[in-house]
Amino acid sequence: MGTVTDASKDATGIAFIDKKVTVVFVLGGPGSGKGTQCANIVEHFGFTHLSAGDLLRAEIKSGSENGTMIQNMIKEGKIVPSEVTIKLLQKAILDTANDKFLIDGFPRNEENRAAFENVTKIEPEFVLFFECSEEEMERRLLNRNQGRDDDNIETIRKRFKVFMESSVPVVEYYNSKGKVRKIDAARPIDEVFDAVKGIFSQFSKKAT
Ligand SMILES: Nc1ncnc2c1ncn2[C@@H]1O[C@H](COP(=O)(O)OP(=O)(O)O)[C@@H](O)[C@H]1O
Ligand SMILES: Nc1ccn([C@@H]2O[C@H](COP(=O)(O)OP(=O)(O)O)[C@@H](O)[C@H]2O)c(=O)n1
Repeated sequence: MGTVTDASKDATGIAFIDKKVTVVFVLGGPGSGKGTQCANIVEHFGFTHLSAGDLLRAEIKSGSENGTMIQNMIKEGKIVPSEVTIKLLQKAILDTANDKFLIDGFPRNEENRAAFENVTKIEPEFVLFFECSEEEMERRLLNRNQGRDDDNIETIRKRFKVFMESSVPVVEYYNSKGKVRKIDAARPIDEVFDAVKGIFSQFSKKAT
């Protein structure tokens, strides 16, 4: 549970969130099924899904001054500087009436993690971690068919390398704090969600 009480604006001009929020970080390699399972969690447990990658892609489309830089980083599978991504996440949290957030694909490196903690003072409730082999993730990404610039074999290999070198240490950091809930994500979508449901049982089911 994170509480951000300073309602004044920070250095980026984004106001801090003056409300208690519950945040779950959703991590896993590219194509491990984070977005797919986040949609299920939203439907069943009433969370708001914030995908760092989706927010960055929307920023490119919006014609922002950072658009070209973000586009180049994504094409190369590199991690966009934290200040850009955190600003987008802060704004999304602020603009949403909900108090329960899934933050998907973030933090992806130590810089993301430390900067988010410093700026927002939010500690995740836990980290949902999808474990999957590179062989399976590669197969899924090449079949994703969303027209993404980075779903080609050359960029996919770069993303796997960045994941192993930069993102796995973040998972290890949270693991040492007892915060990681690991899921076998190589199984079919329904079976993965059965395991996810067990982990989210502490949250009340959304009224239908
Ligand atoms: N458990 C699964 N088994 C098979 N295919 C899956 C599974 N989960 C997701 N997919 C498919 O794999 C692709 C990548 O999933 P996605 O949720 O976009 O991954 P991520 O957000 O981790 O990159 C999508 O086309 C999705 O439909
Ligand atoms: N915290 C983040 C998340 C994504 N990204 C960028 O966005 C790309 C796509 O991330 P994503 O989470 O949408 O997709 P997957 O790589 O998980 O399939 C990454 O390879 C990075 O280039 C980033 O820079 N910082």
